[in-house]
Amino acid sequence: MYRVLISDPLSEDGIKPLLEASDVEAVMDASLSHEELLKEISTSDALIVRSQTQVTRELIEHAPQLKVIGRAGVGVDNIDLDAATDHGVVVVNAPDGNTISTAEHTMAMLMSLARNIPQAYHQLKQNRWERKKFVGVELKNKTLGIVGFGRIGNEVAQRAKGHRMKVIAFDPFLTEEKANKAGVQHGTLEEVLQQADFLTVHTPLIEKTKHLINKETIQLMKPGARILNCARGGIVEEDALYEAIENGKIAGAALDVFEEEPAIDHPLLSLEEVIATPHLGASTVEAQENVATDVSLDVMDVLRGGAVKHPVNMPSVSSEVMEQLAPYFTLAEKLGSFLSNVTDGALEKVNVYYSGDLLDVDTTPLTRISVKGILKRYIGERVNDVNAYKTASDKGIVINEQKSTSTKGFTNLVTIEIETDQEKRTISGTLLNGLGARIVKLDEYSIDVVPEGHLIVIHHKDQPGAIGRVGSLLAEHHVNIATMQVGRTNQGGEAVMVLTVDKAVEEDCQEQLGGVADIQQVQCLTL
Ligand SMILES: NC(=O)c1ccc[n+]([C@@H]2O[C@H](COP(=O)([O-])OP(=O)(O)OC[C@H]3O[C@@H](n4cnc5c(N)ncnc54)[C@H](O)[C@@H]3O)[C@@H](O)[C@H]2O)c1
Ligand SMILES: O=C(O)CC[C@@H](O)C(=O)O
Repeated sequence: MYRVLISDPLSEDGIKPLLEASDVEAVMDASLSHEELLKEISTSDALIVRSQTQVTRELIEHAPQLKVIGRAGVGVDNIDLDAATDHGVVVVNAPDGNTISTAEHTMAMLMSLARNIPQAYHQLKQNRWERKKFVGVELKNKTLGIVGFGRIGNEVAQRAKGHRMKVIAFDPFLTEEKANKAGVQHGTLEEVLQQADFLTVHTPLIEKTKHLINKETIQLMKPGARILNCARGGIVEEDALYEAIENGKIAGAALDVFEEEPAIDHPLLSLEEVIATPHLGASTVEAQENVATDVSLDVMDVLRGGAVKHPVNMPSVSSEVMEQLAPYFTLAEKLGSFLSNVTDGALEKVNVYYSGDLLDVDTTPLTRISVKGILKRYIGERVNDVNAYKTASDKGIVINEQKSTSTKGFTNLVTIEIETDQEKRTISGTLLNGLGARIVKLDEYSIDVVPEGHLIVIHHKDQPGAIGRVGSLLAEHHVNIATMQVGRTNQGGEAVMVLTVDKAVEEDCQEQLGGVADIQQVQCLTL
């Protein structure tokens, strides 16, 4: 049974898949104190939040069972992603479900800003019939500058065009061709700032976008321009905006988000030119239902070991690719684990080669799993698919992935090469049609070994009697041999024996094997 803690208010209709799942115990409480949250998270397998709960390193460190954090929405700036990755916790979000609601909210703010609707409404509610004071501007023929042309930016553009606005957009991923296709003008940040009558930001809040709209960039704008932020507080520097409105450079602003929320008694709210909503972009019945359903399904997929649709701290892989790769997962992990267990020295580099059926597939998830298999020898179960790459890079281990046309006669082949400060070792494996995973090569030796159970790898001289002596000694220790494979480079030269046995080999047995004539090295492992 998986325990899923939901610590922010979520649409109950939306999380139905979770509430109705027989393997899930859902705990919903949006009023937990910090201490209560620490207690609840300590026994939870999953946490689902919106934007209120601050998922800090402290919180993650109090959650030994935690496998996944789900964000019902887009922005993950309330989640410590590094801490989640360090602890192997998958973070998933629901990026699609609230796009339309937020784009529509931005349009509502744009029109309210142009026509002073909130201010006029407020006056009228005070029984004051003011008309002169609230003369607005038309949107038609005005230029809307969009910074951040992702899902929401694009939807806003399409709606603004419906109002016959001219749209100019800047986004590092926006090409001339994509802009043409979307029917907008492509500009640099400076051009967007210089041409906009209304400027709207739709970027995430990251280091590069923090205070992107500041005193200097506001200076580039037209006098009397207006600014909207329905993305994240902090993209527009609040002090600079306040000053620009006070000195008349900026005619008004519409804000749905603030650097610190809830924004109570905020200086910007004292300005008549500023209209605001309390982070309501995604607050529609439809959006809340969408994001709650999307995140519930992804969280359950992570818990049950399925493919994840919207991972934030892992690369996203399509379900078709996942389907193609899934049969190779065990092979990749076992090959990595086998090789690292027989390799001496401090790990420096891992090269993974794919060929045959794997030539044209995105094999990154397989490499990640191979690296997990390799690192398990050193850090045990703490390494998983999420933190494998980061753990390797934190330790200065270089990971390379390459495609190779050489199949060595197999329809598919995965080859892992490990370099340490002492040696370089290689292993190759394949999936045999209908027969499962096989190790087909260890260094220069061709073998045929099922990568599972208890294994003994013996390097020896290819001399008569060597195999018999190993068999007798194992029998003395009541170790039954299930399979035995011998590979050699040339008659009478170096050779390798790989045995699968029915129980783990004790240390004294391994030592005695090492002392047998013609035997050079004995390594025991369990996959
Ligand atoms: N107000 C709300 O309730 C609400 C609801 C949903 C989303 N959001 C926020 O809206 C924002 C946009 O969401 P989205 O779903 O469109 O995200 P998205 O990922 O689809 O789009 C963001 C775009 O910003 C661009 N970008 C990144 N850095 C940039 C930079 N320095 N300059 C220009 N562009 C840059 C990216 O390339 C991307 O195309 C996010 O911050 C999200 O958290 C707010
Ligand atoms: O949870 C919310 O209502 C806000 C969501 C929104 O800011 C987002 O980034 O998806």
